[in-house]
Amino acid sequence: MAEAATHGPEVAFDGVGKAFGAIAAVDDVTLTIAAGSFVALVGASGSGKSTLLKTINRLVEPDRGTVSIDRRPVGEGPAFRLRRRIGYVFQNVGLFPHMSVAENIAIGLRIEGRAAADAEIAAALDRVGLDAAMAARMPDQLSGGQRQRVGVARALATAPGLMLMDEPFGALDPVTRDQLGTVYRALHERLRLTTILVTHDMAEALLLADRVLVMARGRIVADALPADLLAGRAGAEADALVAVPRAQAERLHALQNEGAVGRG
Ligand SMILES: Nc1ncnc2c1ncn2[C@@H]1O[C@H](COP(=O)(O)OP(=O)(O)OP(=O)(O)O)[C@@H](O)[C@H]1O
Repeated sequence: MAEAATHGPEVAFDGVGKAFGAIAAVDDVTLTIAAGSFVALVGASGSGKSTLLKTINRLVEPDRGTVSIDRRPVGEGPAFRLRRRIGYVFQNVGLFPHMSVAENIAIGLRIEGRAAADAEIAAALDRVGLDAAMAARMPDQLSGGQRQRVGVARALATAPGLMLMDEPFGALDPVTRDQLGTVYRALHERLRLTTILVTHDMAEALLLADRVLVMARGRIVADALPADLLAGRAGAEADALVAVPRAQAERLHALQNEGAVGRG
């Protein structure tokens, strides 16, 4: 579980398409995600975000096009070898219920034939803000937020470089969600990862990512910096998604001013 040694790879999509029957879930996506960047993938339900993400670790095999990691097609070689280099965290993270937290975190290393020392487990827990005493607990003895933290620790245990996160904080209360997002962003920096985060939450995307991709009908309809999105410079479809957090922020601000006037 070496720190700092990892450096996230570049990820590139070239003409990637995937249909399920008549539905074009992903429709001719071409783009490059720079090494070490934090990219959010947002869009309405059913727009193709999860399908696109899963073409990277081959949980979905595209019908057309190529996905490459550091310029090597992901289709080269066996999928299990590819997945060793990729951390994957999703909603309700799927910890093995019959294994302790420590065993869950060590599972990736065990598959590689390595044992994890207690100190390594403690360090993995510490990274995600959990006490070393959690190592002995079973998943059903954890809160939802703690389980997601363990899921992140497990995904990072093999020093993967690339992290794919599919609504990782989606089922959590807003405070825990915000905390965990901040904790994760710091880890992304410290471990110099490449992170691709699928989220419904535009505010989360704007606050965490360096670059936001908006999907609609299987296509990328906007590709922008958070500041450009907020300023309404990323087109109508992106603006419709930004309108919600922007209006909320404005209403909260107005409420705060009213309160200040009322008290004054
Ligand atoms: N295994 C599958 N079989 C059939 N259709 C699928 C399958 N996976 C996804 N789809 C369809 O492909 C489209 C894109 O789905 P996808 O899960 O990628 O969207 P999404 O943007 O991630 O949605 P959500 O935000 O609701 O998770 C949807 O119409 C979905 O119903």
